[in-house]
This record gives sequence, structure tokens and C-alpha cells, in this order.
Amino acid sequence: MPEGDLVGITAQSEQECESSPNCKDQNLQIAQYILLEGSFTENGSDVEARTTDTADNPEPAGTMEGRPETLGYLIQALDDDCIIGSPVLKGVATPNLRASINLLGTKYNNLIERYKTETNKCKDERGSRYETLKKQYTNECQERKRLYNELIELRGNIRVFCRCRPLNSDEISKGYSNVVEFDSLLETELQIICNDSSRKQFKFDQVFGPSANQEAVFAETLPVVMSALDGYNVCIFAYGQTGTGKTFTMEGTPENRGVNYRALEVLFSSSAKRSSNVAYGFSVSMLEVYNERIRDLLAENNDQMAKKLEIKQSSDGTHEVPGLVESDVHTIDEVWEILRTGGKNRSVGSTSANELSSRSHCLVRVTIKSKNLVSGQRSRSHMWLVDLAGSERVSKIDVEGERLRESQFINKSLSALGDVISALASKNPHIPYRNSKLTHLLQSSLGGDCKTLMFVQISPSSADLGETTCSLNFATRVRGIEQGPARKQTDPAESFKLKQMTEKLRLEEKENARLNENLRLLNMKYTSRENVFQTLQEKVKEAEQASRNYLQRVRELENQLAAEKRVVKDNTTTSQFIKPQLMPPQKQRPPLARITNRAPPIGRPRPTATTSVTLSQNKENIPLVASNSFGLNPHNRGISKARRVSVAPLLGHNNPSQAKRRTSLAMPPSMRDPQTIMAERKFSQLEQQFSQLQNLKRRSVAVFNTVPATPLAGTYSSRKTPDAIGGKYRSLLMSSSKYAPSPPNAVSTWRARLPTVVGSPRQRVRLVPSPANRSGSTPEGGMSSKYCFSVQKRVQIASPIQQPPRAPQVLTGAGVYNGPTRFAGNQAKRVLCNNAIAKRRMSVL
Ligand SMILES: Nc1ncnc2c1ncn2[C@@H]1O[C@H](COP(=O)(O)OP(=O)(O)OP(=O)(O)O)[C@@H](O)[C@H]1O
Repeated sequence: MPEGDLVGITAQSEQECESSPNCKDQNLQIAQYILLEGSFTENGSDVEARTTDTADNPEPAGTMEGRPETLGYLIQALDDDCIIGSPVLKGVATPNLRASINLLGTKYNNLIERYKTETNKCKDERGSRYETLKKQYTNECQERKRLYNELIELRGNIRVFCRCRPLNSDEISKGYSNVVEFDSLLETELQIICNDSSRKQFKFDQVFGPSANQEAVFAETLPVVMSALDGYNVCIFAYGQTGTGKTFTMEGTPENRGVNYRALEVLFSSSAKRSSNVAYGFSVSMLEVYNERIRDLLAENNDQMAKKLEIKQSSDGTHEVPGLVESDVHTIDEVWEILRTGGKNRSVGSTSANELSSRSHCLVRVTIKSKNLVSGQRSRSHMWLVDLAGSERVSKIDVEGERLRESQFINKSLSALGDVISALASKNPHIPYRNSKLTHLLQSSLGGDCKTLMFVQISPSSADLGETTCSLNFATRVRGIEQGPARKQTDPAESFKLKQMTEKLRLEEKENARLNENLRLLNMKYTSRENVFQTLQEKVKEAEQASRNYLQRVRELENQLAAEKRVVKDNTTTSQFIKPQLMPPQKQRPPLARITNRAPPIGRPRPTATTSVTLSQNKENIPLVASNSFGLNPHNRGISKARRVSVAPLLGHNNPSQAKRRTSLAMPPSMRDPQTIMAERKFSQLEQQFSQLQNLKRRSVAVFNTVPATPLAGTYSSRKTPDAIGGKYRSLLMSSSKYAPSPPNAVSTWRARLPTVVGSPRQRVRLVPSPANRSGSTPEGGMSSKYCFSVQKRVQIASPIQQPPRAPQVLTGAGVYNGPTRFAGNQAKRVLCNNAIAKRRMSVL
């Protein structure tokens, strides 16, 4: 904005300015100018207000840097009565600064709002982007870990590195030659030049020559160390002859740090890198196995150090040393301090082979606890860093006294280590871990599901050739061990929780399996029941159909029978005229035995007229018949057929002593007309058919009777039960004029699986006037000798299964009921047949 444009702006009151659009525009111009070009001095430094304002976009945009100060300055200027430091505005007469600043303030507030909104938006975007990246990073880390461990496993969970120290000055001075040869191209092989100049080749996972420095050695060790950080149990140990550099490799010197220090350094640095995802905690213990005793190297005083420590197996299977000092470490300096302290307490002594020879196995245990912040997974693993005592021949190092004893213990424990290695290599089911304190301590980190790295330390000197060969042979055996895949170690508390959950899950699965099995069995049962039900339904339908047919047939036969009866009756009436005159009824009834058709009992006198019972006493000879429950003579039980008792006077037979085979009032066949005979035959056929139908009925009822009880039996309720059907037919039969009603206690009941048809006890007492009196007497004239009594016994047709006998029953009413007589099989058929003949006879009568 050119300077001249502002000149001439006249001072106006605030109200005027507010109301006048021109004035507002002018003030806006001033404000914009202040922001665009204004340069105000505050505390000696320039406060700049920049804007990218353009004609198209009058809204000031861009950074807000300096604006609060500018505004503050302007407001201050206002309060100080318009002291404007701007050289441009100085020239303006009296601009309405208040209005200008108000506008400026409004714009500023708007800008601040926009700024805040934009910032929040950016924050949100950044946040989500950050979360995505974090997730990706976590996934990548896990993938890296997985691949890395796979690589380690492919290389083998027991790895053997060989390290050869340089010839020392003493050896050189003595003129010992170098017997170990390395090929710079083959990093995994070395050759031993034997005494006979032959070469023996050894192969390991990595071979380090005398020139290899600590960094190079640790670079190959690093993957195993990282596995410990990932939650695997790790054991790194150095084995070899005295003075070959075991302590040098594991501990190192302040100038050349060894594996222990470097490993912990890496643990700290890597844990720091992973701190956003995983929280780590480290603790260090240091102990030695000296003369088969465990000594805590971090104990504060000698008393503690002298305390006997034992190895115990914890509930989660790991081996712990209760009472062992475990120092939490947070920095590498703390670790170094601890290692230095422990190293000081270590048992060392001078031998001919090494001035500061380690007389014990030194073990540093690093416990690594981790918690994954993303997944919440916890782990707890151990890393053992072991510097073994020197494996040397006692004779060679020329020791005696205490040193000799130490050497014996050292050799014993190394021998135990060799045995463990051999057992692992040969996959022996029993691994002798407990043969020494050393192997017992390392049990959870030797073999099994951990990662093991062994440094076999050798001397290049020709003087140590034998020891070197022994060490290399031992290392070769170790390398031959095939271990299964390593397993990640979880936190014991977490393990316990997981174990509980697993157990619960196992029980639930078991219960589930049981329920499923039950369900399956029930389903099978249900299916089979369904099949049975369907079969039964079909049977019921068939039976119903058969019953309907039977009923129909019964009706037909009844009709036919009635017609036949009528015909027979007519014939009988016609033939009466040619019948001979019957004898008048005798005053005294002849003895029953004379008129029955039963054979006289053997060895028993026949009842005489004097022993017979008179009609006035008992017309049916009840004492004789009812003397046993089956209506049989107790002295003649062999006779079981129903008998027909007729009390009609004998026709033409006056001699009561002559037994009659058959007593009938019917005419002899010769006297009867052929029509009657035909009718009788016809009648007999019909009776036979009727009998067959009764059999059919029995079968149909038997079908019902065999219906087993099923859970679906309720479905029968709406159907006709066999009893109902049987009852229906029975009632139909009974309603017929031919049959008398059943006694109430003889109603057949529904008996499952008992194919029994119990016919209604039928007792019919018919009073038939004798032909002589038929014309003159009334049939209802009472039971006199003029009437013939026909007693039909109740006949039960039962299955061959013997039923318990029933007590004889006496019916009320005109007739006398002799109790049921049970028959089965052919006997029943005969009875039915006899009954049919009797009926026929009665009808003829
Ligand atoms: N690779 C090496 N480079 C340089 N010097 C070494 C190397 N290895 C071992 N030495 C030196 O050899 C000497 C003996 O080493 P060290 O004490 O580590 O042997 P050692 O196997 O631990 O013996 P001991 O079993 O008796 O404890 C030390 O002075 C050490 O500095």
C-alpha cells in the first residue's frame, strides 16, 4: 500500500467509524498496513508482522509470528495516547486507532481459531499416523525376531566356536611351534598338525584364529545374546585347557572387554531401543562352583559367602539357588562394577600353566524380565555366562596339596559335563545332570529348549598338542548334539496362570466331549425310537384295518348265523311231528355221574343213587365241581376237559347204573331229516369260521400287546388302544343276543407283552321247556323238573404260560357260575369245538 494513500485519513469518533462503512474500510486499511508494512520497535528489537495478504484475499494469512506483540504494542500505544512508533503512521494525522485495533483484534482472534483448528487437525492426523507406524514397527520387530530365531535354529541350538590364542612370549622363547593351521577362506575349519606331521581337521560353527579380536568374536555371539532378550534361555560357556584364554574371552580386560560385558551392553542398548514396545528389567547374580560347593560371589561379607547354597527345583521346573544375591542393574556401569566385585571374590591360584589360574567354574546369571507393552505378554529368561575352570591333566600342571584337590574336583565336574553332553548327543532318555553341581545348575540351559554356545579355547603351542586334541574332540561331540527347537520362556506367574487356564480349558473340553457324546447317543436313541414308532404306527394301521375287516366279517357271520338259526328252528318245528314221544320227566333225578360223558374214576366207587344230591339241595352238583378251583374232581385231576352237565331226564333209559357216553335230547341221526343235518353242518362250518375269526382277533390284540413302552407312547393316547379296540369288539359281541354280559371282574385288562386273550366269562343258563311240557307250561314257571338246564362253562383261552388259579366265583342271578376253566393250545380248540356242539345241541333241543 503506498504511503500516500493513508495521508488524509481524518480523525473520527468511534461511533462514526463503526456506523460508516467508509470509515471501517479506512481503519481496516490502516490495520492491514500495520500488519503488512509496519515495523515497530519494542525493547530495542524489531517485531515483525508478516502477511501474505493480497488484493483478492484481504484476510491476513500466514504466520502469526510477532502479532501478539504487535497488538500489545498498539494497545499500549493507544493507552499512551497514540504514540505510534511506525514511521509511516507518524505521518497520519490522527487515525482512529481504536477502531483499527478492534478490527485487527477480531481478525487476529479468527486467525487464532483457524490456527487452533488446523493444529488440532494436524495433531489428530499425526496421532493416527503415529499409531499406524507404531503398529507396523511392532509387527516388523516380531517378524524380525521370528526370522532371526529361525536362522539361529537352522544353525543349531548348540553352537560351537573354536578360539585359538596366540603363542605367548614364554612359548616362543621356549621354541614351541604352532600346530594349529587356519584357512582364511574357510572360517569354520582348522587343522591340527600332529606329531607325525599328519593333519587332523576339525569343523566348527566358527573358528577364530589368534588374530581375531574381541569385537569379531562378539559379533558372532550377538545373535545368541539377542535370543535371550527375546525370551529364550541361553548358555554361553568357555571350555578349554588352562591358560588358553577362557577368562580372556568371557571377561576380557578393561581394554578388551569380553563377552560378559559386551552382552550386557547389548542387552541394555537393545532394551532401550525397544522401550516403546517392551519394558525390560535385568538382574545379575554371580556364583562359583568351587570344589563342588556353590559360593555366592556377590555376597557382602564372608559369612554370607561361606553359607552353603543348594540347588532347588522350583514349581515351574526351573532350577534356582535360594539365597543367591540377585542385583538389579540399570546401566552398564553398574554391571561392570558387579562383575569386577565378583571377579575379585573368585577363587584363583597360581599353577605352572597359568599364574592367575581359575580354580573354580565362574557363572554369571543374567535374569531378563520383559513385558510387551502392546500385547501385555510377559517373559522371564536366564542367560548364563560361564567361565569354566581349566581342563588339564593333573600330572601335566604338576600340582599337589590343595591345588591337586581343586584339580580333581574340576576334572570331576568337567567329566560330568562331558557325560551330560554325551547323553544329550546320544539322545539318552536319562541325562545325568545331577552328577555335579555345575551340570545341575545349568540343567535348564543345557540341552532341551534353550540355546547353547560353547567356546572351545585352544593353545597353538606344540607343547599343548595333546590337550588341544582332547579339547577339540570334546567340542566335536558337543557339536554333534541335536537339540529340538528352543522354546520361549514365560514368566512363572504367567505360566501358572496359563497352566490354570489350560487345565480349565482341558476340563471344559472334556466335559464338552462328554456332553457331545451324550447328545450323539441320545440322537441315535431318538432316531431308533422314531423308527420303532413308525414301524408301530404302520402295525397299528394294519391292525386297525384287520380289526375293521374282522368286525365286518363278524357282522356278516352274525347275520348268517341268525338266518341259519331261523332255518334250523323252522326245520326243528317241522320235524317235531315225527319225533318219538319222550319219556315223562322222572320224579327223582338220576345221579350226575350216570349222565355225564366222563369216564368213571379208576379205583373209586361210582356214586350211587343214595349218594347223589337232590335237585332241591343243589341242582348243579356244585360240591363235586367246586371241590377244587378248576372245577375238577380232586381224585381225578387228570381230567381237565370241560364237561357238559345236563339235568334233562334220560330218554328211554331207566337203568341208572348204566353209564351213558353221551346224553342228549336230540333225535338220533336216523330220525332226523336231511335238511336238519345240512343245517347242522352249515352251522358247524360257521362256528369254525367264527373260531378262526376269534383267533384273528387274538392275533390283532397280541399285536397291540407287543407295543413296547416308548417316550413317544403319549402319541397313542389319541389313538384307539388295543384295549379300546378289544373292548369295542367285546361290547359288540356282548351286545349280541347270543352272548351274556361278562361278569365285572372278568373284564380283560391291558397287559403288555402277554399275548393272552381272555374271553369274557360266559355263563348262560337257559331254561328250556322239555318237549313234553312245551305246549302247556310257561318257560318262566320256575326251575322245575319240567325244564332242562343248560350250563355253559366259562372258557378262557390263554397262552401256554400258566396263570395263577382263580378262586371259583359265584354269580348272583338265576345262573350258577362254576368259575373259569383255563385251556390252552389244542385243548382249547377241543373245548371250543365241544362248546360249539353243545350249543348246537341246545339249539336242537
Ligand atoms: N586371544 C588372546 N589374545 C591375546 N591374549 C590372550 C588371548 N587369549 C588369552 N590371552 C592371554 O593369555 C593369558 C591366559 O588367559 P586366561 O587367563 O584367560 O586363560 P584361562 O583359560 O582363563 O586360564 P584358566 O583356566 O587358568 O583360568 C592371559 O594373560 C590372556 O591375556
